[in-house]
Amino acid sequence: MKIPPPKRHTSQIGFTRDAQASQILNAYIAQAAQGEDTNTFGVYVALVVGQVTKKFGRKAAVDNASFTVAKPAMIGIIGRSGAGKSTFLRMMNRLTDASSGRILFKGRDILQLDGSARRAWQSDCTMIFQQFNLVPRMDVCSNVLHGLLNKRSTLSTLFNTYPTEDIHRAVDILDRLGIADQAAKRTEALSGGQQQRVAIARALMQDAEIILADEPIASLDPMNAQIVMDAPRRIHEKDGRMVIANLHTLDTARRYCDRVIGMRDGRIVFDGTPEQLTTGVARDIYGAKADFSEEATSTEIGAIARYKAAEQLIREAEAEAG
Ligand SMILES: Nc1ncnc2c1ncn2[C@@H]1O[C@H](COP(=O)(O)OP(=O)(O)OP(=O)(O)O)[C@@H](O)[C@H]1O
Repeated sequence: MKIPPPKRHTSQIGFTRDAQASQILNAYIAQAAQGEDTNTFGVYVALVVGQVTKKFGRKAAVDNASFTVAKPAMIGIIGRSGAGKSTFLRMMNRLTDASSGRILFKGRDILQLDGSARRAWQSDCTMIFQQFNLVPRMDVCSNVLHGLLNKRSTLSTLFNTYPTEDIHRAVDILDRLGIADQAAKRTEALSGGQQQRVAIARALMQDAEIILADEPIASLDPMNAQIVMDAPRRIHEKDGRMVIANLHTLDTARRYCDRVIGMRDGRIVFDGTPEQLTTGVARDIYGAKADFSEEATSTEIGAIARYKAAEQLIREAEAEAG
């Protein structure tokens, strides 16, 4: 069946949001099933998530999730505990197999990849966890260089030998995250916030096309949370990488993301811009009562930004006063 191209295909930030979205999505999935590219309508669609389901026993942790992303964006996934956010990211990264559905990225059929193709995907689609997953007794720089694990020979990894240019790049990335001075330290000697920055540095070292982050700031203080969220945002803006982050807090989703997906009981119940994520919508996503308070899902990143702006104003006033 030939499906006519829709009149309004993508929004400015690159995702389908109109009434024809599911028709478009189904068309992409049908084309992909025939082994065709996702360039169906002459518009390249980077990511297609089509009717993806993951069941644990009889319970669907992710239930028929579908969306498309036309061009790299920073996407936040929100929802209460158990909504299916981590399971979704784990399927994207192929840490968990899906029960059904398709995920296509730039024409690659992600859920079908095996062996070395699957490992190659895992290095193209890096995952940042809340629990860092670093080697505690190893120095910070070596942990960052481990981001190259899938791209290097076993021998050079075994003997921990890296070309000077890779070491310079690792230190540059650490510098951008404000911890270059910790490069030679054992990782276990760093604070939780610093360790999360090392984990981000390792992911950036991988130079992946997609960065997945599973509640990267859940256990961090506001200052570290801001640094950790700023890094992928900058990578997205500067290098055009796609970022998908599970986030506990609404203010972080609104502040950093171009697009927010809300999950409830495994289903996608909201897909829109931060502006569309009103308190009422959030209440529905979280399945909360009328007395739902956003404070309960808030970090103080906004407060830090206001504090910094106030500091800047004071500095400017002092400079003017001579
Ligand atoms: N390995 C597993 N075996 C059985 N059930 C699982 C497994 N992993 C997740 N689940 C269940 O799937 C559902 C979704 O879990 P998931 O961890 O994806 O939610 P989440 O939104 O990421 O929650 P949180 O914010 O607490 O991390 C939950 O009911 C969970 O108990």
